[in-house]
Amino acid sequence: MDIDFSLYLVTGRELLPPGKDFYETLEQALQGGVTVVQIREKSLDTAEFLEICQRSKSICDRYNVPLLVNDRVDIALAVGANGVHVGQTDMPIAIARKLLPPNTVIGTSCNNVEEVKKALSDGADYIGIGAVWATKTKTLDKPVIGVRNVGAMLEVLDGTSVQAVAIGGIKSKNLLRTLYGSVSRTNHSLDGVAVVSEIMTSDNPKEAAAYLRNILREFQSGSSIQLGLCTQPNTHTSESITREIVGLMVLMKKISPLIHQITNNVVIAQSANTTISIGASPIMATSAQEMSDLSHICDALLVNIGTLTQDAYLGMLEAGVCMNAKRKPIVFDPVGVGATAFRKSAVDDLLNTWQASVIKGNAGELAALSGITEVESKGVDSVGTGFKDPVTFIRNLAKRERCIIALTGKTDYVSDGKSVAILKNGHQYLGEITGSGCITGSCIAAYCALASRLSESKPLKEDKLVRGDVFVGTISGILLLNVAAEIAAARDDVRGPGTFFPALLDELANLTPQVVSERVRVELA
Ligand SMILES: Cc1ncc(COP(=O)(O)OP(=O)(O)O)c(N)n1
Ligand SMILES: Cc1ncsc1CCOP(=O)(O)O
Repeated sequence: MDIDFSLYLVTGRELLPPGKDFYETLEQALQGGVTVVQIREKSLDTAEFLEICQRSKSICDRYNVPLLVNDRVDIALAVGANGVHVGQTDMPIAIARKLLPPNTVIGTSCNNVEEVKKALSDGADYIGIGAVWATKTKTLDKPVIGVRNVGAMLEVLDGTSVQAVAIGGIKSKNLLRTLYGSVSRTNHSLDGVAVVSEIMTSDNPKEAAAYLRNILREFQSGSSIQLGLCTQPNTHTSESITREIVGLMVLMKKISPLIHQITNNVVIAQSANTTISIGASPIMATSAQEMSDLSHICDALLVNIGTLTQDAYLGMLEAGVCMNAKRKPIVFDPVGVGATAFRKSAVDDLLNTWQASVIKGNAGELAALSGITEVESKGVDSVGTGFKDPVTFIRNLAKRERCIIALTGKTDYVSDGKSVAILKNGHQYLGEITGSGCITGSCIAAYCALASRLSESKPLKEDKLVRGDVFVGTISGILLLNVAAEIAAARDDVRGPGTFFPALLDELANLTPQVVSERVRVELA
């Protein structure tokens, strides 16, 4: 039997709001667009479980929606269920298959790649990948997978007809992140998501289900390359990008977006000053307690892990979640991610918790982030000449991380997963002062914030993770800083890196659209 796994309701009667009837909730959830139901009861007598399944089956039949039973093959048989879901320690798939009529769908739970391989060889029809996020609905005996680790599990299913849903902590607020963040390097995406509490606890299950279903539809209707960004892949030319940069530039000082920066303590003052020079306003704050308030007033967030502490890490986690909820841009700078295990695991956790809009880094940082050894790092610096094929590298990384990737260096590369902009402005002095990468992050955040503010009057489709064209925002931030660097370095009063930085701030503040359009060197690949 073919099942549409898009929105899989796994029941949990214990979660119903006081006074709410289970069958009423089930029916309303079906009206809202649930596509498959699993009856899950962990502490009921057989007779009661059987009765619930019988009544639920007749309701699901009226909506033509398949019903599966959790764990109990005997009850599935008794009610003529469309399938069963068995966990790792339940009845083996092969035995369930023998007992159940042909065409009965059998699903199993998987927590890691090995379990997916086993599910395949055991003949599962679908797998439930979980728990992807933390959940209060079930006491977990295995680690939370994290959205960025789902892709490797999906990849095992390439070329098979086995379907996959994610389960565990899936809510409307993280559904898009779950869908985009879990797509494999081979472009294998989830067939759906299984939810318990988001629907079962709702006073209006129809609305809760419809909201989730709408997001799923938007995601499923998009082309496989769509990253959930408001960019227009492959429509740019060098000229159009230059025009867009200049168009943004003239509005920057007028709008002066507020940029929340959680950055490292080497560059706090430099970053704040650079933000002011480029025409935006900085606010530097790290305490988790402030993040919700800040997300209301700030237009973008910069997260830079250069001198990471446990407290700052907690602030970063919270800040990102708040900004994602408002679909405001997050620029992430994983400074020195390859240098220590603490940074590596913090970066994994941050990117598994919220969706970055832009990740910027040097070659060594982006190589460490993607788990490859082609380029190495020395502390926070990249070693050697960089990637052999940077264009392909960042295009693939953008697809995997579902965001803009900016690879900085002598030449800078920016990709939205399809287009790659190659930026050739800059000056060697930028490499001779500390924190030039960090201030680039501030400039990117400022221009993404501006792009986001300018799009506020336009409707935003549910499948978009962030407001505004952050591809053009990223390119603008990098190019304007680099053009200002060229002008500053050429000044008579600049005799080396020490006199360069103040001159850079001046030139950044004094840039004119005309100079920028004359100097910008951007190509597209
Ligand atoms: C769709 C889906 N995926 C995973 C599970 C978890 O099943 P299991 O591991 O058997 O744990 P329990 O549900 O029995 O607690 C599921 N039920 N559905
Ligand atoms: C049954 C199950 N298996 C893994 S997580 C989970 C519970 C998911 O519930 P919720 O959607 O409320 O987080």
